[in-house]
Amino acid sequence: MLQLPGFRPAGGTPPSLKGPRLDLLSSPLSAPGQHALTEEQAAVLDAVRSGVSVFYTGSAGTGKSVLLQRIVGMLPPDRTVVSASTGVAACQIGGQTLHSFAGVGDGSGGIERCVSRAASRPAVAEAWRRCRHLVIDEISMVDAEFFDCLDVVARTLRRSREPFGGIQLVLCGDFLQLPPVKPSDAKGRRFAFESSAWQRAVKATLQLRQVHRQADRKFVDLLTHIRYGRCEPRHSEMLRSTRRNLDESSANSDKDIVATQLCTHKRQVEAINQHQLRLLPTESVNFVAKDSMPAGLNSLLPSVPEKIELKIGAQVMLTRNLDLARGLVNGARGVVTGFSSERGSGPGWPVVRFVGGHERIVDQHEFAARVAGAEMPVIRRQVPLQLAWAISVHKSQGMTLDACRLYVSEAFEAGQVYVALSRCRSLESLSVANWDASCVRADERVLNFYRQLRECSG
Ligand SMILES: Nc1ncnc2c1ncn2[C@@H]1O[C@H](COP(=O)(O)OP(=O)(O)OP(=O)(O)O)[C@@H](O)[C@H]1O
Repeated sequence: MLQLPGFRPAGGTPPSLKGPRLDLLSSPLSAPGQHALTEEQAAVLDAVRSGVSVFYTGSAGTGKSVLLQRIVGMLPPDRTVVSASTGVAACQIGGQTLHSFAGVGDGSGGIERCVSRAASRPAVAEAWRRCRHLVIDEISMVDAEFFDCLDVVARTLRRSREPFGGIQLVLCGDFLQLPPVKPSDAKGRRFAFESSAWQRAVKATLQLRQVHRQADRKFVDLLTHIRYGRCEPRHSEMLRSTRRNLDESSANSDKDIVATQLCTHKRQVEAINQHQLRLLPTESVNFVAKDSMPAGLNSLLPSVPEKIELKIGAQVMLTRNLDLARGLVNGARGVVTGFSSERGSGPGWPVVRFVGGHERIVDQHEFAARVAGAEMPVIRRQVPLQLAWAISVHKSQGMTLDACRLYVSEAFEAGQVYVALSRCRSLESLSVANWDASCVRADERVLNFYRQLRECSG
């Protein structure tokens, strides 16, 4: 593991990690149903405990999200804001989007406008003042301008000159995966690590090296090359040879559960899912969310639909962890086999048979979003399922999939092909259509950032 307390791209003095230790909740390295943390994961936990602002990174499947959940469980809930750059990621960690916490709208109009927007909303200002630990997942999708803006908002509202007004940051992500969505022009885009706030605030940078998602060394080697934007002829050969992988049967023994298609564009995803749903001869059953407030949850919980239409035979995917021991985790795929009769007079909750054969009723689940300054989170109750004939590469970031077909020849972002390829555990469980090595891209500045990380670690 690379441990770089006080890493500074331009050189600098590593500050000590021996700050005042925090009075944190207990943090067992493993509890029933949880993975035991590896040494390198435990070292990140220690860095967070020391009280300094931490950025930890690592390639796909190194357990960043698993670790983040452990970190969140360790921090005091009343003083901790758990956030992520996207709605999907926020939902996965039971947090809120960074934009919603910050209360600065879309961050447009310059820093002064952002500060006055946040300051004029008492609940937002109070949330900034109460916060001691700010967790940000998928940091690669936060742009530098917004990160600098948050720093000024924090310092102003907290009346402190310290970076982020003295808030401890816990930043998690992989800059070689998806970049910030805005600005859409890749040249005008700056990453969070390029901001001046990052240079001042982040005191410890740690890198996880042990990949848990894939065991096959050849596949891990291929993924490592693609992550750095390189695709050698032998890699193209390996990927082309997957073309017919899932033709004969599905990757699992259950013929009713077909491989998920990963597409680069949302319009392709919607078209495929709706087309496949319409083809099923069975009757539609709609699940309408129950919300704790009359309106506004669609924007607070964008990844939890207000209405989900299902049919017997529909391919679905879990959007929440239900049972780690049985592998029923976010991203687990299955097929709707019926609707239970346990729901009173209605058609009942969906019954889903998952890959591996386990069948269970999937009833509604609480999805919570925190609203800046509000005591209680807002709640949406909905079945934790989405249609899964196809999903977008952007939505798949963070998931582990057991089988997928990739349609990435129209990839338009650096890191997009890497995210798609790294969702599966093995080369045998994926099939790549029309492989074109020119769609593999990594951003030069990100490559440089990681090069410097490596050099700093000796
Ligand atoms: N300490 C561990 N021991 C065993 N398995 C682990 C451990 N940590 C993580 N895993 C497993 O590795 C897989 C990937 O974990 P996780 O999704 O947290 O990785 P990640 O780094 O967040 O990946 P991504 O960057 O793709 O989001 C999961 O199946 C998870 O259960």
